Amino acid sequence: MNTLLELRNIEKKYGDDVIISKVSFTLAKGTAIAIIGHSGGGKTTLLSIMGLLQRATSGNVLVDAIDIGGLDSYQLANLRGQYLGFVFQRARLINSLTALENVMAPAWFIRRGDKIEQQAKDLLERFGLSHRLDHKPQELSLGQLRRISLARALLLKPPILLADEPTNDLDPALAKEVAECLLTARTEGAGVVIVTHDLNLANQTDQTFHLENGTLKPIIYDNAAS
Ligand SMILES: Nc1ncnc2c1ncn2[C@@H]1O[C@H](COP(=O)(O)OP(=O)(O)OP(=O)(O)O)[C@@H](O)[C@H]1O
Repeated sequence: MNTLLELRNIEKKYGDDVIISKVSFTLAKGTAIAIIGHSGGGKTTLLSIMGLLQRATSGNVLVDAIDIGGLDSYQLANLRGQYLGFVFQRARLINSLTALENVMAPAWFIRRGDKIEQQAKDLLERFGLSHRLDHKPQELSLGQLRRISLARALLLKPPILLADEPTNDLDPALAKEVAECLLTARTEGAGVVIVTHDLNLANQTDQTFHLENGTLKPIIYDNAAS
């Protein structure tokens, strides 16, 4: 089965406001896609539906061919843990834990050991944070929080990676490093969805979509030529 994630005719309303309208989409293993669109257009909403963080008003979401429609919140949480890694716009770290502990926290529920700790340290070093392992979130900058959030998402190598504006607040060198990490996950077989205003990053994905008036339209360009 090559499809990791499928949306069928997804609609999302907040009250009477239609934010997402009849969106269908598939994410295959080993592909990265970008979603661009104007601010307030519904990109984060769509990503949170893909990430099983909120339900659509109508339509179907399938993760690895499992229709989530009939699942309860416990089953949804299990599916999220098994399949999904997130890089949120706001890092959502645990304030009482250090940077290293935050990266390792999801692993505590699955497996423990020195290997995981070393891998977490390696990721933080790769993102230029080896001198901040013991710092708490309130002692870190936005860009640092973003990189910790990405390290946390990458540590367990989830099949599906969802990233919301992952290169915001980063200087060009770090933005490049973060982009490379996300795109390397693709070559390792993950499906990657990146919401971004960074057209340079979008251009490095396999397909860019424009979310406009609630619908997702593919942008036709030849990434191989760029
Ligand atoms: N829980 C909610 N209840 C009501 N309206 C909401 C809710 N969440 C988001 N919205 C509205 O839905 C619209 C889409 O929001 P969303 O955050 O998905 O947009 P976005 O494209 O990600 O924006 P940005 O690029 O600025 O992050 C906005 O008008 C927002 O105000």
